[in-house]
Amino acid sequence: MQSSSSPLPECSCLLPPIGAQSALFLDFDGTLAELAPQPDAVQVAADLVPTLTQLAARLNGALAIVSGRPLTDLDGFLAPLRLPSVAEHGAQRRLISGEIIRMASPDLQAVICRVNTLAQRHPGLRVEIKTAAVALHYRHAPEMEAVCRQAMDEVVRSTVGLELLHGKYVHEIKPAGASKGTAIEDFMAQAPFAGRLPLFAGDDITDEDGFSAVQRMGGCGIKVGEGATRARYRCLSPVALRQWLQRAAQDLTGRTSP
Ligand SMILES: O=P(O)(O)OC[C@H]1O[C@H](O[C@H]2O[C@H](CO)[C@@H](O)[C@H](O)[C@H]2O)[C@H](O)[C@@H](O)[C@@H]1O
Repeated sequence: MQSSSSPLPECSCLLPPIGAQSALFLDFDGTLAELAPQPDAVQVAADLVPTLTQLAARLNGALAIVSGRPLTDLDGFLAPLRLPSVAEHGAQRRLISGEIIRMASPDLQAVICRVNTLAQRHPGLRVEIKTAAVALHYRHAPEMEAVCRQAMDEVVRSTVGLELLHGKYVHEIKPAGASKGTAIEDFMAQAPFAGRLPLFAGDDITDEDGFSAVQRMGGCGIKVGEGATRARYRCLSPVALRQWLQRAAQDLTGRTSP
């Protein structure tokens, strides 16, 4: 929880209701699924896909995943579901129709070369190359945080059209201007999201733009886990978040059943 010296207001641990007129935006890692030692070691809880399926139906499709992951990862973890999604921190957006809107992909060659060279020298580092972004993970070499940050910073400054993000034991390079907040705003301008009250749950600093966006639109941000946040609500863990989603799916189903 926040310390008393934090300038940010305390947020409530009582989660807001999910109603038939809500639009749900959900981050993946650390929010829907517990963090794992490696990106490909994430386990998806058995009840998650059935709950999301039921909720998406009850919200008339107004449920989207908002993630730093590539679309292929999200589809793999949530199979057979293929939800409207924000991928790679906003570099791609898949609409409910299945159409994918992609930001112009920057030239990542210099980035890839730099991070691969670093990772070859330090086996604790892990490089993740996506379609429009590159992540350098240092979870297993935390002492390398500053070295990784400096390398990523240098390459961003010498390449046009890139921006650096800092997540949980990861530095990521993505197209400049891509953000979860902007992507949520774009979804909220279109059916089936338009006119609904947006709720966004996320666990990381990279989700703060999304919290601000939904709260500007009269909705609520929900921070999962510890750490300072602009979100109005806090949920203690991914398990608690999944229980909140499951209860809402049951309540909405009861309300709409004949
Ligand atoms: O926006 P998200 O859905 O939260 O994705 C953010 C990044 O998540 C992944 O990395 C994080 O989760 C890994 C698995 O739990 C963990 O090992 C790593 O330390 C975390 O940083 C993913 O690998 C990245 O591509 C996402 O951008």
